[in-house]
Parts: sequence; structure tokens; C-alpha cells
Amino acid sequence: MPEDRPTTSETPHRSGGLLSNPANLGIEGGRSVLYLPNFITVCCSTPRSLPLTPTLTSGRRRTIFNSEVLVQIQESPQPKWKNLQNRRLQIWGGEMTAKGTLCPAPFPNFVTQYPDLIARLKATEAFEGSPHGVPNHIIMNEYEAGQGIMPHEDGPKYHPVVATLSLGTHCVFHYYRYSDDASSTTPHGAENSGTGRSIDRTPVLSLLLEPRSLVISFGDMYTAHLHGIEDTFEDHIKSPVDLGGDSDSPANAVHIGNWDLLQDQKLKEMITRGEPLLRSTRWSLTCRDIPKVSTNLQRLRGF
Ligand SMILES: O=C(O)CCC(=O)C(=O)O
Ligand SMILES: [Fe+2]
Repeated sequence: MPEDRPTTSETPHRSGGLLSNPANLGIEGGRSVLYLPNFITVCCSTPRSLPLTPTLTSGRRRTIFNSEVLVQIQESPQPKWKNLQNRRLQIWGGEMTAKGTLCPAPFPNFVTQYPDLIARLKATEAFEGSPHGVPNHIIMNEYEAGQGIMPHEDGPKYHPVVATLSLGTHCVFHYYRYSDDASSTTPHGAENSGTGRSIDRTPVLSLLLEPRSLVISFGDMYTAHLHGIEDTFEDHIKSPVDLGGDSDSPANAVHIGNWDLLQDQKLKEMITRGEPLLRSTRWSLTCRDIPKVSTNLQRLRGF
């Protein structure tokens, strides 16, 4: 590793915790979410090859330097971005065809070397049963404060495991179940998923994703549930004190399933004081394995 690169001395690890699904979810197998705080280290220096400022401090580029990957993302040129209605994204590892075949392209070296995110993901063992044993595709989403993603499934074109690294600001990540019983409308109502099935808008599980944390969804949480992030500017989280019942936390305060696993003491203190967590820009690296990968020959034939 060149010496001007930040050190990523943490060894790949399996710390963190498996979250058992609450018994009333009806999810078989019981465990289908893994939350790993501090999955990558804080960036302590910047590579010489990158301009230091002012691009990183002006306009929408102003941000938190919390990882080397983040520096690289913010330095990436405009054409690499795809603009969607409510966020923008980059695709790393190659494009997927409509039929679900990956036309592979090399990952940027800042995910294979600085840090070696792919090796770290392999070390979690979450991809052990996947066709390639590691993710071969990453969608990197950028959300500004107030942006989110509607409840959705990632779908069957991927091996049913997704590992998501969060950078930048925190977020609250919800898992939802389908509600095929029209009479089971919840306090938040049910909405149509676009697949003809209704979604129960009361999450089955909500997690506070800390910056630099990894969340891995698999099993029934991947194949039979949806996930989403509300498009809000601030998140109200219930602290364990609130859960006792006599609290004045707002009606929209969320009960999170990973309180005991949180590492960010500042966030925990804010929640305990009943303060909302203000969102700013968040980047998520959603890492998956696409089983079908085209060879050059297939591509030449226009499969
Ligand atoms: O940003 C996230 O954490 C979730 C993104 C997501 O669900 C997706 O890209 O499919
Ligand atoms: Fe998703």
C-alpha cells in the first residue's frame, strides 16, 4: 500500500450482533439481519493524489470526512452519476442487463484497496453461499437531507443477500411486511407496493444505521420483506427510557431494534435527551452478488 494512503488497520471482523427477529413477525429461521457498527475506520489522512480543498468544502460537496471512500466519492466526476427523482447513484462492478446478467467491470480501487471492502465483506461470511462468494456489484446511493427510498424489494436477480455500508449521516432503515389482509390496515395505513400487494406501513423492524456501519439483510428479510427509508429531515428515536411507557417522545418516534449495538455515544446521548437526529447527506454502498455474469463472448454475440 502506498504510504500516502490512510491506514485501514482494523482487521475484517464479525463483531456486531445478529438481531433475532421478534417472535411475532412470523419469520422462519429467526435471524436475517446482521448489524456491524464501525465496519470501516475513520479517514485520518488524504491521499496526495487528491486535491484537498476547496471542492470538498463548498456547496453540496461540503461534508464530513469520515472515510477514504467518501473522499473518493465526492471527487468523482459528474458523468459517473445517474440522477433519479429522489436521489442520485453510481453503479460499480458493471451494469446489469434487463434479464439480470452482469456485464462486469472492475471495481474502483478505493473499494478493493483503500480499504479492501470486498475482503472485509467476505470476512463477514455473509456471502459464503453466494455464487461468487463475494459481492460483484455495488450501487452507491447519495441522499440529501429530506430524501429517502420507498419500501421495495431488491428482487430475485441478485443472490438474496445485500450488505449496505452507510457513510455520511445516520439514517433510520425500516423493514416492512406485505399485508395481504385488506382489513389489517395499521395506524400508518397500508400502501400498494406496485406489485399489487399492500404493504403494512408499520415496520416489522427499524434500525438506526450509524455512519460507517454495515447492515446485512438476508433470508426472509430479503426474500419476503421490503425495506425503505423515509424522506424526512430529522429522525425521532425512542430511547429505552421512552419504551417504559411514560415519556413525552413525539408520536412519530421510532423504536429501533439495535439500540444495544450502537457505538456512537453522541447519537445515543441525543436520543436519550429526546433530541431529534438531523439528517445531512448520506451515501450507502449496497453490495450484492449477481449470479449471472456475461463473458466477453456472450457480449459479442449480443446475448
Ligand atoms: O440506502 C440504503 O441504505 C438502501 C438502498 C436500497 O435499498 C437500494 O439501493 O436498493
Ligand atoms: Fe433496496
